[in-house]
Amino acid sequence: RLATKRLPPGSMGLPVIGQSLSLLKAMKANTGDEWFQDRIRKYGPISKLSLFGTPSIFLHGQAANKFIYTCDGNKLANNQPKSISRLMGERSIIELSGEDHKRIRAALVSFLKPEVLKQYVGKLDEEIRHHLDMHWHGKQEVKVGPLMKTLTFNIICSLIFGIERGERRDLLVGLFQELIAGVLAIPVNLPFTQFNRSLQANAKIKAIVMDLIREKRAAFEQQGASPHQDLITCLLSMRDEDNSSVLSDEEILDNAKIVMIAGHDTTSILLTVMVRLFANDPSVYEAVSQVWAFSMTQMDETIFPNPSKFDPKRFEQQVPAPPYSFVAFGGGPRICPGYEFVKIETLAMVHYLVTRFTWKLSCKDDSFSREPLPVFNQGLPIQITPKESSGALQSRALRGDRI
Ligand code: HEM
Repeated sequence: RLATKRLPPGSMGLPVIGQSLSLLKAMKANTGDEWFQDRIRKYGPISKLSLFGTPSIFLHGQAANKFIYTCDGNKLANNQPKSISRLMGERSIIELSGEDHKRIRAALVSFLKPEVLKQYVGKLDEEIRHHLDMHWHGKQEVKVGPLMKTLTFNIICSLIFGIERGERRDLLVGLFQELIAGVLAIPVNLPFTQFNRSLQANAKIKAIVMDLIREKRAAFEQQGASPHQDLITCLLSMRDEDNSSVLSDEEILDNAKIVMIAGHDTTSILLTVMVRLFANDPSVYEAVSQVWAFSMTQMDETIFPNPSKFDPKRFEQQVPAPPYSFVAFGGGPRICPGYEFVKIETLAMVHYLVTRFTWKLSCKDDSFSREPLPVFNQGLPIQITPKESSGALQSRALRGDRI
């Protein structure tokens, strides 16, 4: 009873179900924000509830964010449901804490930091141009949501796994979709359940990636391939003081998978939302295309070789958000390590879009539901018109050539 007295206000709802169904319903209808606001009105910024069979505490606000992101790992630790570890692997960064988390994180950041990412701008650029040639040029209407997903999957596939376009990449797209579907599925492993299909997909992904690790190791050790070719080669080339591998093969597998998942769905949504914003607010499109057309912009001069074409100042002069109020990328020791990568990928794609096309929405419904990531209800179809004259010229600018 003493323990109960110290708990914050709030109801635990029905046994097992708790508030899960009500929250999932609100997210599906994209009224999740209202759902949380209602809670805050009813119980204040800290309340108890039960989600997905687990007693939970809901925290809201800047102070709460600060508490979570600066809290000692012994007091507050990441704790994924068992079903997630079965799908994502027990050695993935999201499962680990303490020294193991630090070691894996340092390995991933060594690949995702700006000085290293600049080596991949060429690959990224090539993927984007290929994607536009295949799916945008020559079309009058395109569905932005699914296309952005294809693009970001292909980019991350090439960077993480170093897999060229072709059969193996196509196979992985389907397998990863099946794997991701299992994350929110009821974790019952019977022949007809989604969870079972996701586990099967996971086993196939494991076989493909383990083959890939063997191939990459042979290429690196016997044929002198560069350790910077892709994330897998980079991770397996890492050695500690006594020359043993920093990461086991299982750790390389689990973390390549997690980066693959964390790295493509999120960015595809960001890009889709940006296209919708530009269509709904022509002044934003106008401002952005002016920046790209005449001064060129880029955030980080370590990434692009010719910074004179980019004007970061106009972005930097904005008043920064107060600490722990903007947490789209999390914070503290687990802050998203893909942040720099997202910036480059988004800037590159938006650059091509605004220099090659104008567009308007061709659907009445441009809303999305959350599953839990946003999914546009109609896929966000848009009508596109090419800007013939400027495309080729502007494209060269991204690769650093002088116009
Ligand atoms: C718009 C795009 C993205 C958003 C909004 C986003 C957001 C986030 C958030 C909120 C977290 C959790 C932080 C926490 O637990 O406190 C996270 C973690 C993570 N993200 Fe991202 N992310 C994005 C893109 C990416 C990309 C492109 C990559 C990789 C290339 C990536 C890799 C990761 C990894 C590996 C973690 C786990 C970090 C850890 O546990 O230490 N993310 N991200």
